[in-house]
Amino acid sequence: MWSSLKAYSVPSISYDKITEKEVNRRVIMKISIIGAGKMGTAIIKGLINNGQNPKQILVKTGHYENALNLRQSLGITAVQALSDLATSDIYILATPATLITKTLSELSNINQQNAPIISVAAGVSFDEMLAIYPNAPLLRCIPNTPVAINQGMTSFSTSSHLSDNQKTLAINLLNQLGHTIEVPEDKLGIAGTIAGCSPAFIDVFIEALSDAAVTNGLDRALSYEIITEMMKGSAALAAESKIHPGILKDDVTSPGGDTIKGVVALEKNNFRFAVIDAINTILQD
Ligand SMILES: NC(=O)C1=CN([C@@H]2O[C@H](COP(=O)(O)OP(=O)(O)OC[C@H]3O[C@@H](n4cnc5c(N)ncnc54)[C@H](OP(=O)(O)O)[C@@H]3O)[C@@H](O)[C@H]2O)C=CC1
Ligand SMILES: O=C(O)[C@@H]1CCC=N1
Repeated sequence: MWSSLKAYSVPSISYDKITEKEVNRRVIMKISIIGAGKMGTAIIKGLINNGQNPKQILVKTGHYENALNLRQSLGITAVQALSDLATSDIYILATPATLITKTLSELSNINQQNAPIISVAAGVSFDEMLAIYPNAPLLRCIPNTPVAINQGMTSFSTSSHLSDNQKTLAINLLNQLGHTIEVPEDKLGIAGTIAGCSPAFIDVFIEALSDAAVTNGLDRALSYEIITEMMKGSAALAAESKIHPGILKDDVTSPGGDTIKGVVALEKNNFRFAVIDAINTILQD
């Protein structure tokens, strides 16, 4: 049986007073996650994989039973009310974007330690959030679902109200989840879309390749193994060699061979434009 929130207490600290060294040393923190659906849960899993004590992850969801289910499966501490998160060391907002300003408004009343706040909500700007919670120590980021296995790609921007220590603390947390890159806020939309949304496109691609494999008689599970290993290797080759993707493609297309026929068929079907159009369509919203 997990202990109740009241029975469990982690000492908290003021981030305005501690030194950078202390921030860096403080691996175990009391982390509050507000909203734990697909993204919030992926973050929780990544933190636990990295050695974070699950009991020190406090989770508030829209429906309490969902937080209780996570307590059952992951061992986190489920809370019923936002006010239960008053002495947190860091906050992660992972509710639907439409609820972010309402949540921040409530948080402005309970953030006793002026702890840093990470918002993962796509499309909710610093200006919108600071209008609700002036001077909030905010970091905006767009992670992606591979954070669940610490192989995420998270782009982030920081507000001017985040002190150096608060920034270090927040970035240290994100770094536990995979690769991070700081971008100006006006680039967060496109950087976040490329990394945050594209896992779904990759999954559609995996599924389509697998359907083609099965159509041609390959076992489904075997096809997934082959495809995902091929993708890991192709991504690693591009990342490690930094060779232009056009050249890597040319290395595969033997003259008069099979691959170029497939590339031509993809071009005939507007593969490149389909991808560009997908991203542009998201950003036009
Ligand atoms: N999914 C992804 O890959 C990515 C998502 N994001 C961002 O993450 C955020 C969440 O997206 P996603 O996880 O996909 O959505 P989900 O619908 O899966 O999760 C939403 C979560 O918010 C909770 N919630 C709803 N109302 C409240 C409330 N009043 N207080 C606390 N929690 C509440 C829900 O709880 P309950 O179900 O119990 O109601 C649920 O846990 C969005 O802002 C999105 O932009 C960013 C990058 C990638
Ligand atoms: O689909 C969405 O809106 C969120 C943001 C990035 C990935 N998922």
